[in-house]
Amino acid sequence: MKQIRDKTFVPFIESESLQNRIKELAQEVNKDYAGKNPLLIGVLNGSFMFVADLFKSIDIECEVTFIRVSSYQSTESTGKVKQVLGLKEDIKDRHIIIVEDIVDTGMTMQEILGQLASNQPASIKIMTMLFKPEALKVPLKLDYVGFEIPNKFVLGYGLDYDGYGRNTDTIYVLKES
Ligand SMILES: O=P(O)(O)OC[C@H]1O[C@H](OP(=O)(O)OP(=O)(O)O)[C@H](O)[C@@H]1O
Ligand SMILES: Nc1nc2[nH]cnc2c(=O)[nH]1
Repeated sequence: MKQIRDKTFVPFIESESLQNRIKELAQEVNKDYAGKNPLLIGVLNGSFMFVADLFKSIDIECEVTFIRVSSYQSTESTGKVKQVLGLKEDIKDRHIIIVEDIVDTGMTMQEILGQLASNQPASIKIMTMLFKPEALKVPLKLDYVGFEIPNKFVLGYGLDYDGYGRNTDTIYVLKES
């Protein structure tokens, strides 16, 4: 069990399963992108551990970079607006793989996809370590999924609760009371 602030979490996906699945995903990238010099774009903060482990098992020519997504309240009635920050690379005509730790409602990924697509890359695919199919609110095609999980709050291996709990090699799930 793991206590983070006021919440208790229990182990959900052990490190060995995670690492085995990450190696499989890397093999798929090695096969699908040989000779294509893909650019992996990790979405901070949550994806940093996943990207690091994935990248070590990719053995074709490729590059990696990171973006952030800022969330701020729109002055209009549209609610939250998300903006992609920090992309320095020219992605025109590049093969892009966006790498996330989790796709939940899909709103973050939809926004990233739209903003990156407007820069005319050769292709864009999405990889996520975790996917909650029951939580998805927007149409999204996910190309590489580590694990499909139920609609429950998870933590660890990069994923936080209130900024804490990212620093584990196991993924935990909120304990049901
Ligand atoms: O599919 P969605 O419902 O949009 O949720 C997914 C997003 O939520 C998490 O980020 P978060 O905003 O917690 O930021 P962090 O990565 O810095 O922890 C995660 O890393 C995704 O970016
Ligand atoms: N830590 C964490 N962040 C998320 N962001 C979207 N869904 C989740 C989740 O289940 N856990």
